[in-house]
Amino acid sequence: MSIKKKSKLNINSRGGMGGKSKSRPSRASSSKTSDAAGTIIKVVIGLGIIALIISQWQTIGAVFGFGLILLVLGITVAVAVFKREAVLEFARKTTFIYWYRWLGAIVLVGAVWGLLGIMGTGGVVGNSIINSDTGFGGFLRVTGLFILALVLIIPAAGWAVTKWLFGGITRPFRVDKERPGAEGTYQPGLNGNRPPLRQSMIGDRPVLERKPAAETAVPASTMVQAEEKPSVEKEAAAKTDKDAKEPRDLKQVSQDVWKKYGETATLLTADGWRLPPVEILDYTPEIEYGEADNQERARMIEEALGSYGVEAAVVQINAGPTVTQFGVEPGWDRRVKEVKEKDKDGNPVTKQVETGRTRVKVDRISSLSNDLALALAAPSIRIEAPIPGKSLVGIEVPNTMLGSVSMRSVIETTAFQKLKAKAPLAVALGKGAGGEAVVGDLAKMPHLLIAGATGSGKTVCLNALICCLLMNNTPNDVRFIMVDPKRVELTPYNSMPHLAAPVIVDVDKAIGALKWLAGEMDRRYKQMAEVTARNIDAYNKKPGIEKMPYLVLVIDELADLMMAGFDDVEHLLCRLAQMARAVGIHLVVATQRPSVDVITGLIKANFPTRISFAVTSQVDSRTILDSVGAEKLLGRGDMLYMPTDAAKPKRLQGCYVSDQETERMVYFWNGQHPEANSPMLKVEELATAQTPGILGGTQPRDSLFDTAMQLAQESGNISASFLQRKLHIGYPRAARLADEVKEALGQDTEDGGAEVPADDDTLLR
Ligand SMILES: Nc1ncnc2c1ncn2[C@@H]1O[C@H](COP(=O)(O)OP(=O)(O)OP(=O)(O)O)[C@@H](O)[C@H]1O
Repeated sequence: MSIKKKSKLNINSRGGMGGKSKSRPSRASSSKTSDAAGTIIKVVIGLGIIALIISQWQTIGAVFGFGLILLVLGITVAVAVFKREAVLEFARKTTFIYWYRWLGAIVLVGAVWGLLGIMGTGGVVGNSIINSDTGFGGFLRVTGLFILALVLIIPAAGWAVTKWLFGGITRPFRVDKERPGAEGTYQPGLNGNRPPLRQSMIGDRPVLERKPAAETAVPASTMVQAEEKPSVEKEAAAKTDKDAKEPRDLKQVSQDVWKKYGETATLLTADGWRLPPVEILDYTPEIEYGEADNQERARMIEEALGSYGVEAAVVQINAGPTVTQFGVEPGWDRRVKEVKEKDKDGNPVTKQVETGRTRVKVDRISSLSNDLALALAAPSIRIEAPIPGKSLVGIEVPNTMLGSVSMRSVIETTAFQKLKAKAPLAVALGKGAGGEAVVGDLAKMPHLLIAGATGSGKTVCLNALICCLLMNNTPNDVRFIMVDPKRVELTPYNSMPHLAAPVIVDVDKAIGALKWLAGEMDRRYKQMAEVTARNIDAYNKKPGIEKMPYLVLVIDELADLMMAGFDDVEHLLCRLAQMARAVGIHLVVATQRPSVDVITGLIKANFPTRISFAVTSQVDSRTILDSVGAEKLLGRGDMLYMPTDAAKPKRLQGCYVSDQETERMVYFWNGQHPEANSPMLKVEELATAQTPGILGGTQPRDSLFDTAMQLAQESGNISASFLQRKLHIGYPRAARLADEVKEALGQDTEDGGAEVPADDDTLLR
């Protein structure tokens, strides 16, 4: 049954921007022949052109002269501009990205040849390199070529050696201005006179721990509070002029990152910031999967299904980074009856005649997931029945080698570039089961809930989202408020100009930040109402007003916040989630504990876009996605993404962003406009916002306040349990009301504040 159908097999394997279909082996041989013929034709044409150029060399030289070089350069630049993608692809596939090393090798050959020329054995070429001067002139030429080759082959070391050499020669004549502590010569940017990054400009923000100069980048995770160096140490440092042994600080590292990436950052924004170039992100080549392996697995799936009496054929293979999806077409359940006949020799034979057939039920395939996992020796298998938009059942089998998806590979796809052109909050999420890039617009999400067990990839996902926004937005476009109760995950961003406040590690301050955000939301609504703008985009387009940046709140562990103030946090999060989209406030909330006391019904209802990484149980998967499946994920960035408009979650391998990439990004932004680094929201504000506790300064009174006041006046006494009974409300609200009433009556709010609810089940109300 399957053999006939397998001829339809359509294999999508990863590459470039997504799954490109590859044809079946029968077609492959004919396409290989035509490919070879094409190559031969190209080679013949190329050789013909070269032969023509050589034969006409003198005429060409006479016509163009040295202008020929300009012509070739012009053509090369035009090809590079118009065929940028192809050139980049070619450069990546070959070692052409190291073109300077190849050039260095050619120069090195020239230098050695020149050396041979000095020794009289270099022939005509050697002689022409040294200009037939075997004396000092020839020696200088060869030395120059050697230095050039060194700089080209190992640029960093070559440059250091050259500097050291020339430094040695010029040192005796130099007036040493470079005292330690003096400003560097860092002048990137537009004006040419931008002040270098100074310690004081970072204000009260943490700066990087000092590290030896030998390291090119200092892990941002090792941030410590800025310390004033003891003056004795300063003097000692001043005495040594060996720059290489001096400790380096944020300024130095920022300069290095800027030198490497900043000067190539051509994208200049209207407000004078430069956006990071894509080269700031690492390029990781993707693993290619053996087709033969997948064909074998397809055969095993068909056999395993057949052995359980399920007729089905694998008609499509989509190879993704972590899993391969086998598209299975359900066969038929046939009804047969036995018919007795006589053969041509007159012997009775029994034949089976088909009397009717029905399609194999999808559930029969889904129920065999464990048996299929056994047959394929796979740790777990997820079955998507049906694949959205196709009449196939998807069987997702983990690859033997788990690949990872670099953020750069998603950012460079057309899908992301198109989205970025119209959506400033475009984010790269990862690659789907067929290797296709999956991207999203945070503004449309408009809030994102991320859950997953420990080590499943939540923080990496948060980092990827943040870095993606940092790639395309200046601090005037997007500001972040980051809450990191674990203190180590988001603190590397602490010195970023995009932060509205330093990373909040204290849960009480985090609640204060939520209150501040709610207030900011109201303020923004008022501002918009004044100019009759319906949303942030319309507002920012109005002439003559100060642009409003988007505000993104990132919470790394919601469970910690919920423990600190369940009612407040739930209420504030829901209020923000319901109303903040139009004013450009978006929430990205992650949690390790996908239980109903953290992801409550209300929170779930207000966060329509969700991502689930691997979780431990089906219950957790249901809590996050309202469906099972997340318990079968493989961890390390393997995720189910549930966008607002999809009925079912989609499986992706999330983008991976390394710590080094994050550091580079932070340093890149640190290297610009440090003077503009003025937080909109001060830590002190957050601290004071939470100190009054539940009755925070601007908190409106409870709607039952008047009733409670009346009850208090009637009964002459007020307590939380009394209000609970009378008003049929939960304990936290009753306690809050009691406090409000006591405060209004001028009583001490502490007495009776610790009352225990009369009845446990009232807590649930
Ligand atoms: N998209 C990814 N691609 C490849 N590897 C990943 C990816 N995401 C995470 N990992 C790997 O998984 C490890 C754990 O990831 P991460 O720290 O994000 O987990 P977590 O869910 O935040 O855990 P915790 O809740 O304990 O902090 C990472 O160090 C990394 O090696």
